[in-house]
Amino acid sequence: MSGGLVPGKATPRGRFPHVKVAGRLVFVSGTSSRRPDDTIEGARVDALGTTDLDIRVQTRAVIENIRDILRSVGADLPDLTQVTTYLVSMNDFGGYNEVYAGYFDESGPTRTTVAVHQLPHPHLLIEMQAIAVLPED
Ligand SMILES: N/C(=C\C=C\C(=O)O)C(=O)O
Repeated sequence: MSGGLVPGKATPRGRFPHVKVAGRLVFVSGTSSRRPDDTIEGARVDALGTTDLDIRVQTRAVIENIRDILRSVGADLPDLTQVTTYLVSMNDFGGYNEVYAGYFDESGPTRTTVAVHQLPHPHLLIEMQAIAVLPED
């Protein structure tokens, strides 16, 4: 088995790896739009503390983070077979779906999307976990 922590990605907020490879299967831990410096792409807070959270920006950043994690083990987005998405609100489903469709279509991974009560930071709107199969050499 291989995988582990991927240099240059946000440090997990717990004792788990970004990615685990088991045989040809690649398991990606739940991933957000958090940057390596722990700021969140798609989350802005102004001087008065007003927050502006953007599901489109967050969705794109999550998928790009997953792409980087997959590439660290020799896979890429087209190798995904299954994606599970956690949204904090189904009101964000439309914006999430729009960005998602820029990356994947019906030939892409199977997908399940659910709404959850909370994610590990109040500015996170979305987290995705994924499974891929390593391409043939
Ligand atoms: N995958 C988990 C959290 C991810 C948070 C993040 O990427 O910001 C977990 O706690 O299981």
